[in-house]
Amino acid sequence: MVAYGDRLVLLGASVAVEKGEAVAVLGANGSGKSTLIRAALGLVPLARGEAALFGVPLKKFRDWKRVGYVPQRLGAGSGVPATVREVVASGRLARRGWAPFTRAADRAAVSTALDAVGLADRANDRADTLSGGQQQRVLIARALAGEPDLLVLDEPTAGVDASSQQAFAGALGDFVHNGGTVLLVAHELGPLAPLVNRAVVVHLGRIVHDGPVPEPAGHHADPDHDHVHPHAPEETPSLFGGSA
Ligand SMILES: Nc1ncnc2c1ncn2[C@@H]1O[C@H](COP(=O)(O)OP(=O)(O)OP(=O)(O)O)[C@@H](O)[C@H]1O
Repeated sequence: MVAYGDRLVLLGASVAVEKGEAVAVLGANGSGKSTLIRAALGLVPLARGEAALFGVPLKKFRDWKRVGYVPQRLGAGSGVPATVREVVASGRLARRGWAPFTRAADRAAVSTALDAVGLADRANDRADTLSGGQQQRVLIARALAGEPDLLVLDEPTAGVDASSQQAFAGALGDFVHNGGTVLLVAHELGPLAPLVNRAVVVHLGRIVHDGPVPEPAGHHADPDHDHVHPHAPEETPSLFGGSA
């Protein structure tokens, strides 16, 4: 359960994501999708319930380099004139530990991430001169550069042009193909549809569907819809598991 002040926005929500899954959280505006993934990462407190990452309760979880998080959108004009490469390189910080300078492995991971999102040719440009869709790809590259096992993305394709969406879908497909796990919030899956193998639909703070990706007709968001699929019994610790 999650409340903002005295307003409940997530109740009775229980989700477990297994290794190798690509799970989309779908639902209408304000239904609680972002709140669900932010609660999963401990970014908003749970009023009741529990969350765990890689089988470790959130309160004890320390291995944040295993998690890449891409928030909804780049903060509007921070004024910091960082280049695309610098922003992406910041995704290596959790991996670097106390190493005082960038190692070859860091540089290689940054280059690979820039290639993956198709922005290698913009590496030395100021990030704030890129389009919204390109900036979204910079954030995704930053998360990829950290070589996480679990990638959590909040509406990664919102406001992103078609070619950026395709580039992003390709990068995410490679990530999943290489054994990565994805939990993402989306309004519409678009080019991401082929790589998503499970959908969790949130409506008014409750999970009303958990299973195959529903048809885009939107009827799952209907309050009368009770197409709820129970989870299969868990055999291994979930990468993310929680109920709130
Ligand atoms: N920090 C906050 N403080 C107060 N209320 C909040 C906060 N964040 C979200 N809310 C409210 O909680 C509800 C759920 O918001 P949330 O962002 O989880 O929805 P969402 O499904 O992700 O929506 P969208 O698709 O529009 O991003 C909304 O009514 C929203 O106004």
